[in-house]
Amino acid sequence: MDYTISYITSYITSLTLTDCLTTFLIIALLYTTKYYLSYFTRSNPLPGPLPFPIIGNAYLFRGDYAEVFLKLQKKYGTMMELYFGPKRMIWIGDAKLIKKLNDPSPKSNFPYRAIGSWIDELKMTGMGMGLNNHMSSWRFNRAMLARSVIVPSLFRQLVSVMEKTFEELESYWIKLSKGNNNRIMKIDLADWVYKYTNDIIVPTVTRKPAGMMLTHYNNLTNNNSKITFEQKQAIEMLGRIRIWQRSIVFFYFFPKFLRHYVPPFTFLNSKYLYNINWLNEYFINITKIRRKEIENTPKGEILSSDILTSLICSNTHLGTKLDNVNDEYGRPMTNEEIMRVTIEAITGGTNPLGSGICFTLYHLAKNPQAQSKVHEEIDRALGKDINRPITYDDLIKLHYIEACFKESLRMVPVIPFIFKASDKEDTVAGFKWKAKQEFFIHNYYIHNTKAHWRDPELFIPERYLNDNEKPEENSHLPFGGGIRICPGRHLALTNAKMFITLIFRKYKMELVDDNSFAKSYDLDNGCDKLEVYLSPRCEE
Ligand code: HEM
Repeated sequence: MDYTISYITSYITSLTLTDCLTTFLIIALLYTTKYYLSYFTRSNPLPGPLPFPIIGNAYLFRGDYAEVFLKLQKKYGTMMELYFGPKRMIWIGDAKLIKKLNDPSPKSNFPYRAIGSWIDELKMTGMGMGLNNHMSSWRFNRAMLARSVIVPSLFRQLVSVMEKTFEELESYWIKLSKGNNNRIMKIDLADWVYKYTNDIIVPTVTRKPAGMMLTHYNNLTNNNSKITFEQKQAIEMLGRIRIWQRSIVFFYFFPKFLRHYVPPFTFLNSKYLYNINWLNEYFINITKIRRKEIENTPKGEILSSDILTSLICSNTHLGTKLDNVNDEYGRPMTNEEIMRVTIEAITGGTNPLGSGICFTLYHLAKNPQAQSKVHEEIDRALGKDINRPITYDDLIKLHYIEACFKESLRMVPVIPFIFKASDKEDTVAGFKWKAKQEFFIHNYYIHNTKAHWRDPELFIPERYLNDNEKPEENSHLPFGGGIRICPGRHLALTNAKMFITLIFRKYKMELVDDNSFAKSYDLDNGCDKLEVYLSPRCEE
């Protein structure tokens, strides 16, 4: 043994630089040959850019990824393949070919997300919904969240909180535009809308205040209005939720070896794990506190309708019981289960919602005719009194505004692609695939192709209102589809309709110039800039 080690050591030390380079080149050549041999003999070859060893097609992914994928799908056709490192992803851009992936029945073969063992490292195995492949706990969590987001009192509470929060938002805008004697305000809405949705979703889910808009105003004006400790914590939590989303991408793409042994990946790995622990502790803590508060609430007193309270009370004597379910689903949720579900609810209600609202405002600012129809609809439904409180029933009548939101999410879906996988071998789009093959439903492409939409480049909200022009099945997927369809879609729609109504009830909106709008892809399609002039409608 000693002899072998000393032989190897003396052999290595005797190597010249040329020997090392030659060895490296031989290994690289062998690896590349093996890589391309398996690439060119793969089953079901589809069009797509040539991948390189180790990096796959990563050399193409620059700038706004969503736009890159859109261009690639246009170039290679409705079925293409892309390599994310060594992983082969099948991208489908045809509504007719994704029927099986979007099967809404409980027997669907595609209820899974393609996730690796990294999910154990995050202590998220079998937790929450979005990344949960354990069907029993996924079903339970989903049913509990779904029930807590349809409570009518939640919507009533939401509508009134949104109205008050909008007043606060307007007060900052007015203060910022003082000295402007023609009363037209120039605002970058992208700056404010995300802060607004954050200030709404945090109390909707946790009953806690957030204070994002106030902090933003303080930063812009060097104002030092007091931010409470609770608000500071909520602001930190929101920042950490975004980091959490980033960490999922990191764990998804970088193998364990790199993350555990190769700097700077090791540093990021620890940073992200620390972040997840922070979030877990924060949510466990507020759940425990809220449980105590609920226990101490005098009998007969009505509890608030936030999602956290509903989740705590569900399947207890204080809440309702899930109907038609066996005992497995008839139990209350644990603190850990509530923690994950509330984190996911906040995630959906912050960035995706903010982006959905910004994109709709952008299209309305760009299309004056559609904006006039929004004004007319609001006046018809609410009358001319701009101070009368808006109710949830009012919102139900606003079909044109709803159509505008749908049409914006068609043109720019916030989540531009959705991934699905099966744990069984199955046939999809006419090809037989092995279990765990990852499929990307490319809704951004499906939403913008002539194969499914008349004049897809035009903003036409009317297409959702005409009986003879209903979207084809699986061609409008801003909230995904099948059994994993977004459980927060009604909440998102109510939020969006309310904000659009609040702003257009009082204002006319115009883009400042041709460069007023900018979007980018960062975990989702987001709005970076939306500069508009707002002028009061009462001056019409
Ligand atoms: C405009 C706003 C929103 C958009 C565009 C959006 C979009 C989506 C999409 C595309 C999916 C994937 C569905 C699929 O796999 O087929 C999803 C899943 C999900 N969304 Fe949303 N969402 C929004 C708002 C919300 C809100 C407000 C909540 C919270 C109440 C929420 C909670 C979730 C959850 C928990 C999942 C995972 C569902 C599962 O895997 O079973 N979303 N969302």
